[in-house]
Amino acid sequence: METVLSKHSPPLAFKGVSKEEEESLLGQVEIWRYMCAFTDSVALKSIIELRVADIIDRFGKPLSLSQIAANIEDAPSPDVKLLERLMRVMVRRKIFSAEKSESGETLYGLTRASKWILRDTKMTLAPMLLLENHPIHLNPAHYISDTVREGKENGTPFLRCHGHDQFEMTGLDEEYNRLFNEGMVCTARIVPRAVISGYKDGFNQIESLVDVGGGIGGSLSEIVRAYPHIKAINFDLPHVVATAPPYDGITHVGGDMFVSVPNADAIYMKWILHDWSDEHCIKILKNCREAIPEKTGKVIIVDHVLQPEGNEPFSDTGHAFDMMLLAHNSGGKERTEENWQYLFKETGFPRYNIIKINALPSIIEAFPI
Ligand SMILES: Nc1ncnc2c1ncn2[C@@H]1O[C@H](CSCC[C@H]([NH3+])C(=O)O)[C@@H](O)[C@H]1O
Repeated sequence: METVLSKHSPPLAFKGVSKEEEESLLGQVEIWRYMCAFTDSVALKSIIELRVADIIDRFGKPLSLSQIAANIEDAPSPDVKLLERLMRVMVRRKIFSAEKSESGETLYGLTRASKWILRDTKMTLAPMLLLENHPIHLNPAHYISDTVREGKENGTPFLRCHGHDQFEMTGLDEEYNRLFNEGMVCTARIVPRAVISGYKDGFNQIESLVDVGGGIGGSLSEIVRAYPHIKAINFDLPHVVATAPPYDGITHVGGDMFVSVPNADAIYMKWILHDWSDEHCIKILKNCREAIPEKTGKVIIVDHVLQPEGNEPFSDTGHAFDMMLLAHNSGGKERTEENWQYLFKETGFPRYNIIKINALPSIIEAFPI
């Protein structure tokens, strides 16, 4: 009798092969899957550029291909056949739903995933996806093996690829700077919400807070909105704060965290230390320790705590971030708890807490006593 496959059946085993051959074939399947993994990412990028999710969202109901195509901006003669193939793979990945209308036409609707790639909304990952797929951001990955062979002393993959470090590049290429900052701003909206709800009393006692490497102030603006009593400083490189919009309760300060950071009751650092080597982090953390009160101060780090065997919802993404850092930064890496302990021991933070929140990174509080 023929086996009937439901949507949830495990993949078909191979017919007429020995256990050994099956093992080998399954290995082949795995390599094909990883080899082609980039196609999902670029398909998503195209869907975001075409604003397909926004079009469906605007109509508030599932749409046919021709309705979607007719609403794509700057597309006088859209190729509906190509769009259909893109949508087919996106439906397979559950980025969109597909159902048949009474007339037999396929109608595409939003899913829980497509809501995160809307562009006309604040809670979106679309800018981050556009950044991750930009050639300036992506191409350094092709220099990883050279760097493994020759060592980072001869240049990071990013430097080998572009002739400049990443944060020099944001100063040199206006579009990359914009994409980078927009990518950070979008996660700066998503992550602080999880920080605020998962770190309930963490900000209560704080009168003044500096966001070190705060970009253009997105994270801090969310925190200050939830805790308006806080006097906040957004601290970043001068060319970054120069493009920051004004926010009530926030002063933008340009400077270099390797030289010094402004004084405050507490320091907030989201996705900073993972950009840097242990030596660099030690410098930053020492400057942070000098900037906060010895008895009551704390540093609130929002970063990954990598679990090599972790099987939590965001575990895999933590490892993917580690690969991106490997390509982009001279010493940037995601850190295990043991790696964090080492940094705190070297910089005079004898006590720390790891607080898991409903987000990709965790909160790591470090105290000077
Ligand atoms: N030497 C430096 N001093 C201050 N900020 C820096 C320095 N080098 C890099 N940065 C900033 O570090 C930030 C890292 S990206 C993280 C931005 C932000 N905390 C967020 O999570 O959204 C960028 O905004 C850089 O401009």
